Amino acid sequence: MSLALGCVADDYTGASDLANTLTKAGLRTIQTIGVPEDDRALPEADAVVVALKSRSIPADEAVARSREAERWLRARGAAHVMFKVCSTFDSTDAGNIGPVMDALRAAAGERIALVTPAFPETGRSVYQGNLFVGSVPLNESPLKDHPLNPMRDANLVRVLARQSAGAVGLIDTATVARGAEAVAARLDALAEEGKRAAIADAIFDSDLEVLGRAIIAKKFSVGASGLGLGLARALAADGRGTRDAAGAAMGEPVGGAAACLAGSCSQATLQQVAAAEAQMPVLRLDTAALLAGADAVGEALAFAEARLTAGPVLIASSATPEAVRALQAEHGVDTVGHAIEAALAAIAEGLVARGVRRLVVAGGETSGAVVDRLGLRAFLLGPEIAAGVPILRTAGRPEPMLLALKSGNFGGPDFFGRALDMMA
Ligand SMILES: Nc1ncnc2c1ncn2[C@@H]1O[C@H](COP(=O)(O)OP(=O)(O)O)[C@@H](O)[C@H]1O
Ligand SMILES: O=C(O)[C@H](O)C(=O)COP(=O)(O)O
Repeated sequence: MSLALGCVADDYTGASDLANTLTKAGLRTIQTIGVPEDDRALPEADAVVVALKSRSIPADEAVARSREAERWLRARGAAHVMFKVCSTFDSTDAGNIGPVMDALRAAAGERIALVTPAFPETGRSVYQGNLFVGSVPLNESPLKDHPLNPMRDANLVRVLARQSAGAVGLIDTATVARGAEAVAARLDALAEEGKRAAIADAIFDSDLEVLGRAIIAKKFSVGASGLGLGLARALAADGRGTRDAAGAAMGEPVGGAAACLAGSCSQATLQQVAAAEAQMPVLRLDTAALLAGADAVGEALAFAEARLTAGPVLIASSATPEAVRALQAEHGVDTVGHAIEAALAAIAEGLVARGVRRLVVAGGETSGAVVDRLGLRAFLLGPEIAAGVPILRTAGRPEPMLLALKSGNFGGPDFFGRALDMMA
């Protein structure tokens, strides 16, 4: 395996989002869950996205796991490694974007890292270092209410500087408009000033193509799917990649029952769960009872078992910001988050034991807990359901499954029904 590009992602939905973008841009891409064993047989690929559940764990653990993934990718020929973070920069002042970036930049021997979460296809743009979600700054978007890492500052130069050991500069839109050489020159100038990272403005895909050309010869960068697009197009321009990569992995239908799980409390997922109620049986978990020790998993599996032969079901813990805050105030943010992730993972295991082979999961941390509980180790990329959300086919599982790991904020109101129709 001689990779054109290696990526380390800090959550599983973000990994599949990036893998989808790279595939559409012509790179045969595999998503692995964690770092594969050295003797693990993997299909030929131009790019590998190693998915870690490292966004909300202690920074030192995130650094160690990311370094292990980076070493694995370099050993398989990846000259450039991109650290994939959330397009809404999901993180806290404790990290983990800053600490992981610092470690991977140093390991790559680069003086400075270009950083941009811009992803125009889903309405994420960066202007003068400020991240916009659609037309509003990050701190005025629904991300201000995220259960684990509420985003309350849109200025990413400030946000990253609070997390990183190094100084952070800006590559503004005027520089990007002057092209790849101007960006590369600005990056070098910032490095000479002692900056160790640079937030780069990007509003359109064309800006990301400029950024990709400017840094593809470097060894390391930090971004979301938009930067992945820029890097992939730079590689394609150099003759790397495969023309018919998109959606090539679907293979034969997997059959079996279908189900949806929602742990995301994002505004998009709340709308999608509400819309699903007109399409399939929906169980809204009583999270207060769950935290109080009730057998929410058993009740959910009984609900599902009675209905799965007739069609798909949806089981959701998703709740409004007010309800989330009330539960967190009573039990603590981490206790609540981990308990609900664990419950949804146990429900997923029970659903598979009852014949589910097509599973849609909404939420990054939720997807991580579910995929880990199911012991899934790698995915091949199928067609895109919605921007940033592909169908994934398990690789290496005796009985293949199809999954869709939906980033909380992605997809339209009809997402669950659309996903199930495409996974039939
Ligand atoms: N009703 C709820 N109250 C509080 N926290 C919740 C609730 N439902 C889910 N959560 C937690 O909120 C977090 C959602 O994160 P995640 O799954 O990454 O979604 P997103 O993709 O929207 O960020 C998880 O830790 C999950 O366990
Ligand atoms: O928004 C993105 O870049 C990714 O899809 C992502 O990281 C989303 O994370 P989430 O926790 O699933 O919202």
